[in-house]
Amino acid sequence: MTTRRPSKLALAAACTLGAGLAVTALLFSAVGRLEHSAARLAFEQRADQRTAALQSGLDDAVEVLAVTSQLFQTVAPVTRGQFHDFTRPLLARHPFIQAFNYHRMLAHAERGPYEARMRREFPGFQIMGIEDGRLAPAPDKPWYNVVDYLEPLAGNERAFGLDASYHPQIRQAIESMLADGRPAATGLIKLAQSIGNESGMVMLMPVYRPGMPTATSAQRHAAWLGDVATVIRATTLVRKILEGDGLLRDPQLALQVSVGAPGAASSVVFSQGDMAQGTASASATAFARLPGWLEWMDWTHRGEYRRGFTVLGKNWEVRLAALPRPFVEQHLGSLSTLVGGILFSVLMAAFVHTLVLRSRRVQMLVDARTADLQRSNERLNADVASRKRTERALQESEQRFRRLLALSSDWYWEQDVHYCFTSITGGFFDKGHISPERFIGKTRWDNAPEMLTTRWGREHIAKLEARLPFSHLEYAITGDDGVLRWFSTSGEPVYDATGDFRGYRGTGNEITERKLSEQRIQHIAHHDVLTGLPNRVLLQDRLAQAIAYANRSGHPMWVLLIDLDRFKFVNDSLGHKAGDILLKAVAARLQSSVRESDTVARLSGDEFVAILSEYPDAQLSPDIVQRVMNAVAQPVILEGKEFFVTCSIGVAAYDGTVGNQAHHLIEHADIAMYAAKKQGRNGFRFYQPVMNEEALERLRIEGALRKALERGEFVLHYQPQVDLGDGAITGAEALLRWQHPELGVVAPARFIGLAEETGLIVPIGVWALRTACAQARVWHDARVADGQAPLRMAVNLSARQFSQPDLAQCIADVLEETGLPPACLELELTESVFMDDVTQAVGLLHELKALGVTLAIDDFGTGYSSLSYLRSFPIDVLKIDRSFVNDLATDTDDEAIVVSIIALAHNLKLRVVAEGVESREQLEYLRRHDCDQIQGYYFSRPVGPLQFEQMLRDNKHLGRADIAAPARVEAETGT
Ligand SMILES: Nc1nc2c(ncn2[C@@H]2O[C@H](COP(=O)(O)O[C@H]3[C@@H](O)[C@H](n4cnc5c(=O)[nH]c(N)nc54)O[C@@H]3COP(=O)(O)O)[C@@H](O)[C@H]2O)c(=O)[nH]1
Repeated sequence: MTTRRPSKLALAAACTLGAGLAVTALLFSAVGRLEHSAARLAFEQRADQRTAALQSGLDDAVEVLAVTSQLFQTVAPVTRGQFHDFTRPLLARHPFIQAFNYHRMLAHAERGPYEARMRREFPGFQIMGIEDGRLAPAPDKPWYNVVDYLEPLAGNERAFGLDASYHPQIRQAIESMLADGRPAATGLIKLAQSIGNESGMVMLMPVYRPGMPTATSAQRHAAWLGDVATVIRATTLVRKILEGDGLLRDPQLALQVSVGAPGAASSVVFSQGDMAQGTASASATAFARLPGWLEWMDWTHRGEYRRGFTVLGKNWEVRLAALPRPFVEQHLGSLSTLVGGILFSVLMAAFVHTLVLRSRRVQMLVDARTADLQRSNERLNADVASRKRTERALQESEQRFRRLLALSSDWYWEQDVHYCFTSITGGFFDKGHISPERFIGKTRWDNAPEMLTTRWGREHIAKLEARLPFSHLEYAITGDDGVLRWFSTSGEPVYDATGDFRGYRGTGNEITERKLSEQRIQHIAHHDVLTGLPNRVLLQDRLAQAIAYANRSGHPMWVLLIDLDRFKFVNDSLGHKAGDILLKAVAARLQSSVRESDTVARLSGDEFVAILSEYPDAQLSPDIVQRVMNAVAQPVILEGKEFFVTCSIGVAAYDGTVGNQAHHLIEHADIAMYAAKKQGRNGFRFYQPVMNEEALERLRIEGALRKALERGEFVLHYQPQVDLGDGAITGAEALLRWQHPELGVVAPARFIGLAEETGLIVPIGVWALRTACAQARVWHDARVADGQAPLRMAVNLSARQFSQPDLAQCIADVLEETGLPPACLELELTESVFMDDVTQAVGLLHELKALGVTLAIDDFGTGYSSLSYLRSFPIDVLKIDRSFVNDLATDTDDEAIVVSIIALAHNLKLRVVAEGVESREQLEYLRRHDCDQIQGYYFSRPVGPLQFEQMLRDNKHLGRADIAAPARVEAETGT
């Protein structure tokens, strides 16, 4: 905090003021002295000027007199006219000359003649004299000095004919003139021609008789004829002289010119100004008595001047007195110096004072700043100490960081503004097997050029350009040892103190192990474990890519859905291992049958999908599909035996029209594949929209199927099973019928498969089981009451039902619910239900068997029949598939199969039921080969419960011919 000090006049300012005033005083004194000297000098100059002018003017007058005298010396006698002509220009040139005279010296004796002579020219002329101031005829005298020639006459008339010697001073001048031979003059005298008070003086020069000696006074007296006189008006003379030289008007001067006795009033010729004022005030000033060196202090600068000179023996005196002048005007310089000096001194003092104050303020500021600086310095020292501590901590931290870096798998890197590496520490080069020259001074993409072309690479570079931090950027580089390694790096932009971008820095580590694991996981996630083909997930991705390519290129693209025919048979009969070998072999063949750029994926089980794209150099054609089929159809060695497998292929073609059914391609291929299967397997079909109609119909059926149960649209028909021993009905197979309100009666073949796929078969199957058991209980009770043998009710169990965990419990519940003796229930299972997990299947079969029911293998021989497991299954019945029965008597193979199955069953103590018996021949063949029972249209189609009841009531039997020996049969037939 600064304190204000009272503002006193600073010592320096006081000194400045004092010095300034002192200098001012000196200057003032000097200038005053100069002024004084200048004034005195000017005054003296002016006095000298005037004196010189007067003296010169008087000398001129004398000179004129001399010139006039010279006329008389050279022209003798001079006539009046000559005199007139000679003096006229002189008068004009010297206006102070009152008159030029020629005084003729006359002896008294000559008076008379002279006057007479003159009267002839000037009537009444007589020599005049002045008596008591008046003109009067001159009294008689020994001689006369008569004014004979007078120029100009006008104004001087009174002097014409005057005896000039009447005036004592003129007489004295004549005497002097003749005495010493030089011109002479009078003092101031009253001139005869003067009208006022103006005095004049007369200058005289003698005129001698030519040829006479004039060396001595006597000689001059003897030769004297007269004299030339110049009558001068003294006052006019002085005024004209001064006027002519411009010296007359000077208000600062008082002037007095006198001739003769100095100081006498009568001798004053000219006076101007108040002479007394000048001299009186000079003696009245305070400085009047000052010593010479202090005269300058006489501010009035008044002075008096006297000069004297002599003309024609007469003493002239010029007196001048300086009149008082305005003080300021007289002392302008010194006063200016004084005022200026004082002002300057004051200003300088003020300036110095200001400087001193400013300097004090500056000093105070400097003090304050110094104090601030000291405080800042202390803080700075504290900061420096703190910073040193921080630096030490930083160094320790960095050392720890470096030790950690050395210990850890990470490294630290820095890049310049061009993203070129400037340093990489922490073992990157060792771990990556990369020489420093490859990285230092290079960008990351110099070593991983794919960054410039890939999306992730370009995005990373864009991030750098935007000065954004990045994390976990993963890229691969092949080391100097040829091994590809993966690295992960994170970084952030670096800025300097001014905020300028300086580059990037960050850390990195090697992630090859993790990356390989990820790749393995990724591969597993996207590939089928068994075949190594892309799985359903990757298939979707590849399909999207292929569609995008087709959209871009406009080229068509095909999706093939490949389903192996009878694969389940292989799997079931030869086991999973063989099935796996087959699937792997098929996968390899499929892959080798298409181009490398095409995709082959495993969709599920025995279903594969191939995506074939068309390229400009390779068009798609059905030959490719055939090639795929041929590849699959090649024999496979399974358990040492050649095995042939075929496939059915559905093809969905995409024409490259954007969005055109692209997302339905697999669906369409599936539909087409179904169509191919339907056509009889081992073939391919291209998807047609009409197939879609069929599929739609399936969808419609599915929808209706879901509601059929609750709407009570299902009914059961019953087909009798007849014993070939006695021809009696021993059982019935419950067969489901769907009475659709619009579609009419829908056969199971149209909806059982769909119900299986949708899972609806489970509730439907339970309903069928319960209904069949309830019906069987009714018939059972009636037959028991009638003393007849109990009737077996065969009910179909689908694979889906068989996989229900509560199947046994469900059946037990139904039996309990309906009250049907378990022995009256026969469950028909197809071989396929055992195939997925035989062990589990065996367990479940035992569970079911434990309920007391009988178990039958339906459709035996159609597919996966494996005789090996029959022994372990707790089954009771084998049902020969009707496809074998159908060709009996025409197909020796089927005959052999049927015989084998009957033999096998009997061998295993199993009952054999042949289904689909439509003819007597078939029946005969079966009976002949000891088939136990038959089921088929030959005896009865599946019928409603009422019709079946009627058959029971009618005790319908096979004819005796059907059960008797052929001979007997023929005989019976004939009856
Ligand atoms: N899980 C269930 N499956 C059932 C149920 N009801 C029937 N089905 C299965 O549906 C398939 C077709 O049955 P369906 O159309 O009823 O055909 C049966 C008979 O009508 C037919 N048959 C019988 N005798 C002959 C004959 O002489 N000629 C001939 N062309 N067909 C004949 O055979 C079918 C019975 O076969 P099977 O079951 O193998 O004994 C069929 O597979 C049924 O299993 C049900 O409720 N649940």
